Amino acid sequence: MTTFFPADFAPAGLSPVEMAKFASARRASAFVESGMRVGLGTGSTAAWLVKCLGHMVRAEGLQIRAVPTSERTAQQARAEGIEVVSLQDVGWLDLTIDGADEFDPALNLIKGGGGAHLREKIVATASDRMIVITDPSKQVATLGMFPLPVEIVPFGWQATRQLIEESLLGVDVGARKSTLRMNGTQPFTTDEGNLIIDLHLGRIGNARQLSLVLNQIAGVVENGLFVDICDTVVIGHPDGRDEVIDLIPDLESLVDAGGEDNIFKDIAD
Ligand SMILES: O=C(CO)[C@H](O)[C@H](O)COP(=O)(O)O
Repeated sequence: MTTFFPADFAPAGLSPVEMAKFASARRASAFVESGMRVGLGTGSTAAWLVKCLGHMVRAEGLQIRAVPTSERTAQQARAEGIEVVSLQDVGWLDLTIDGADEFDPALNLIKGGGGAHLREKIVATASDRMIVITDPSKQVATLGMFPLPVEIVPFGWQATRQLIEESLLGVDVGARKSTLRMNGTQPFTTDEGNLIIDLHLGRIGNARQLSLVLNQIAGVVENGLFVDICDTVVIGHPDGRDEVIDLIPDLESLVDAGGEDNIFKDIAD
């Protein structure tokens, strides 16, 4: 069923980038079906998705159980009338839809601009499918222009930061500057009570290697690289168009192309 979103759903005068975010969220909401357990991302694009799903709950009777990735999103989802549950309650998720700060041609991501990448990664990896919703500005050839967030525990954070900086000497990156994320005059703290070090790298030559190196450091909780986690990206455009980039093989078209034997051979192997 195609959802009808009333004209005032996205108010006139919306900026081109907000219009693009709405277009991606609207398209992604069509992947959500009644009965699903859905992970809800964090950020301004994810907020559009929560708004769309709230409309579908009220106008169409969509029934989902949602696991939010931040207190912010949980609050918005409840206000929209969406049933909010914990990951423990549902155990596993059918689908997670979230924003991103950058995505590359392999659909690897940088996330955590909103400081929620720890819960976002837990929720996305506990899902059958992760869909990223985005405007075109997040598409890059190589990750790294957006500062890479690394969540660290407050205890001994200066030593952890020093170890992070030293670890960067052994990996292929463009630059090696780090900053402690601030909220005004105070260090920014995550929903888990941790700090964030932003790494200004310019270019990340090997995202998988960097992610492993960072997560081996004592004091590091999680970094914002999502490698091989995202399955689908939905790009919204300011004129309301959308495009879907999908890594999940379309079984029907593979079968049409005579690939059925190979698919089932791979599964059997
Ligand atoms: O990773 C995130 C929060 O931790 C966000 O998804 C990311 O920062 C994109 O945000 P926005 O949709 O506001 O551009």
